[in-house]
Parts: sequence; structure tokens; C-alpha cells
Amino acid sequence: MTERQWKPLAGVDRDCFACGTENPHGLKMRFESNGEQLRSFLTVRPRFRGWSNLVHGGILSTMLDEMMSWTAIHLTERFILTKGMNVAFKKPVRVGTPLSLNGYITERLSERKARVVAEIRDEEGEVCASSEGEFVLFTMEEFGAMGIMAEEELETMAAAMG
Ligand SMILES: CCCCCCCCCCCCCC(=O)SCCNC(=O)CCNC(=O)[C@H](O)C(C)(C)COP(=O)(O)OP(=O)(O)OC[C@H]1O[C@@H](n2cnc3c(N)ncnc32)[C@H](O)[C@@H]1OP(=O)(O)O
Repeated sequence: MTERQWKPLAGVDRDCFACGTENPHGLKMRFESNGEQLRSFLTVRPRFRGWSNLVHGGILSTMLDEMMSWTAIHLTERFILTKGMNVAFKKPVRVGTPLSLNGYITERLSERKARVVAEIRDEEGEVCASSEGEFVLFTMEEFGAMGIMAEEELETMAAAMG
């Protein structure tokens, strides 16, 4: 069986703390999709440390939330909000070391909701942190009605989904 091809996804929100291409203070995460899962590769800079040389747990949680969010957006082609997430920190993660993340949908709970998992692995492929989150899914019209983003932004984002 041939492995599905990984394709880079466009970063459309320039100022997002996690994925913004222009945010000088952010993580600048990038994503790829093979249509079934998403993945991301990242080396966390020392500025995001907490205890000594360890990546701060809040930063790891942000990375997991972002991984799950992009997964939900691209695999359902809907706008999303994180309703809740649980995180397990399994192994310390050091700043300056290459990490890989992956995300996938475990359950489409309803037309409106999906359960998503994300994992952070070290260079040896061991899972250092993982999360499970519940995501509420919205159409562009519903998301627009919530006043979260401007009309032009909504359309740019909708065009980049899938
Ligand atoms: C494309 C390119 C990618 C770009 C990536 C860009 C960056 C992305 C970055 C992402 C960054 C990271 C992401 C973040 O960090 S997102 C930021 C963190 N999360 C939040 O701020 C969420 C705050 N919470 C809420 O707004 C509510 O609690 C939500 C909406 C989550 C649930 O609400 P509620 O507690 O009420 O839920 P329920 O379980 O009782 O469900 C009730 C029902 O109502 C439906 N419902 C609820 N509200 C609305 C609504 N306004 N219009 C239409 N329908 C609505 C709902 O679907 C359900 O439908 P049904 O099940 O009955 O059918």
C-alpha cells in the first residue's frame, strides 16, 4: 500500500502566537497534511523554557492545542473552537531539541463536535506529551455571526481549508 503524500498547509493567520508567520514572539508552527493526519516539526527556542532547560508545560499545551485545532479545521473543513482539552506530560522536553507533532480525529461526535488527539515526540520517536480535546465545529456563517474575525479574514481562511 502506498503511503499518502504529505502536503504543506498555508499559514493564513500572520499574528497567531502559535502559527503566525509574522509574530516575532510566537512559536511559528508549520503544518502538513496527508488527508488523514496532520504533522508539524519544531525546535522550541530557549525563550520558551520554564524550569531550567525544559520547555514550559503551558507552551507544550499551546502546541498541542494548535496541532489539534489545525487537524480539526483541515479534516472537517469547518471553523472551530476548543471546548476543552486534557494534557498528559509523560517525559521532560528540552528546549533546542527537534520535536515532531501529529494530530488526528478519533471520533466525530456529531455534526457539531469532534474529538481530536495530538502527540509531541522527541528525536527517538517517544511520546513526551499528548492531549485529547473536544472541538465545536462551525460553518463560516455561524463563525462570522460570533464576531470573532472580519469578513475578509473568514473568506481567506475558508479558502485555505481542506
Ligand atoms: C485554514 C487554515 C487554518 C488556519 C488556522 C488558524 C489558526 C487557528 C488557531 C486555533 C487556535 C486554538 C483554538 C483555540 O484556542 S479557541 C480559543 C479557546 N476556546 C474558546 O474560546 C471557546 C470558548 N467557549 C465557547 O465559546 C463555548 O463554550 C463553545 C462554543 C466551545 C461551546 O458552546 P456550549 O458550551 O454552548 O456547547 P455545548 O457543548 O453545550 O453545545 C451546544 C450546542 O450549541 C452549539 N453552539 C454553541 N455556540 C454556538 C454558536 N455561537 N453558534 C452556533 N452554534 C453554537 C454547539 O455546537 C452545540 O451544538 P449541538 O451539539 O447542540 O448541535
